[in-house]
Amino acid sequence: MAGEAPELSAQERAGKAFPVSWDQFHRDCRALTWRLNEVGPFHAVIAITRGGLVPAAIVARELGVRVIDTVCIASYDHNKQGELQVLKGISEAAMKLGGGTGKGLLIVDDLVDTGKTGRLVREMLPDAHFATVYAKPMGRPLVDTFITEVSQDTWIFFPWDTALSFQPPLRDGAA
Ligand SMILES: O=P(O)(O)OC[C@H]1O[C@H](OP(=O)(O)OP(=O)(O)O)[C@H](O)[C@@H]1O
Ligand SMILES: Nc1nc2[nH]cnc2c(=O)[nH]1
Ligand SMILES: [Mg+2]
Repeated sequence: MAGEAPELSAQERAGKAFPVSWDQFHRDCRALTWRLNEVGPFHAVIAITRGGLVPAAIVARELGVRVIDTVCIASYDHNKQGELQVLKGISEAAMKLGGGTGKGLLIVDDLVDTGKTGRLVREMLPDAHFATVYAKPMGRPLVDTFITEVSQDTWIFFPWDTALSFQPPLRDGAA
């Protein structure tokens, strides 16, 4: 409607950008695994797709876990959070390994922000261990193990969502 301010996306509201390179992400996943190694062993890794797939692969490789399942959840459409939709639940085989409550299972995601996604998966597997690479304050209480906390007004840019691009020099007006 004319005169109405356009709704800001979660990314625009965040304000601060925190770009993460592949190298940095790999290092952070390895650091996460060092911590998880003290907590395990785990029967299986449950990746929250899609962002959890990359850290789940790295963590599973380091911990020697070969059973990996997914829980497929859609919430942010590009960068606006809508209703959570479970597109695929946890498999029967993984549920069995976790004794029905998730005991001995490791849930992995790239980050917690508001905590909505993590809360939903925790409800499915209340006894599982929940690990993320990054955590924002609102979602932090939901996570058992994480590596780096960033402020709530930060937007994390993952290497699979970004590409190298030219940046104009500061004196030419770049912010
Ligand atoms: O704590 P929350 O506020 O719920 O946000 C965290 C979730 O948001 C992102 O996923 P997204 O829904 O963007 O989907 P994707 O993993 O497929 O990119 C991220 O990977 C987490 O799963
Ligand atoms: N890429 C990305 N996705 C998100 N989903 C919720 N918060 C974030 C964030 O900071 N970065
Ligand atoms: Mg996700």
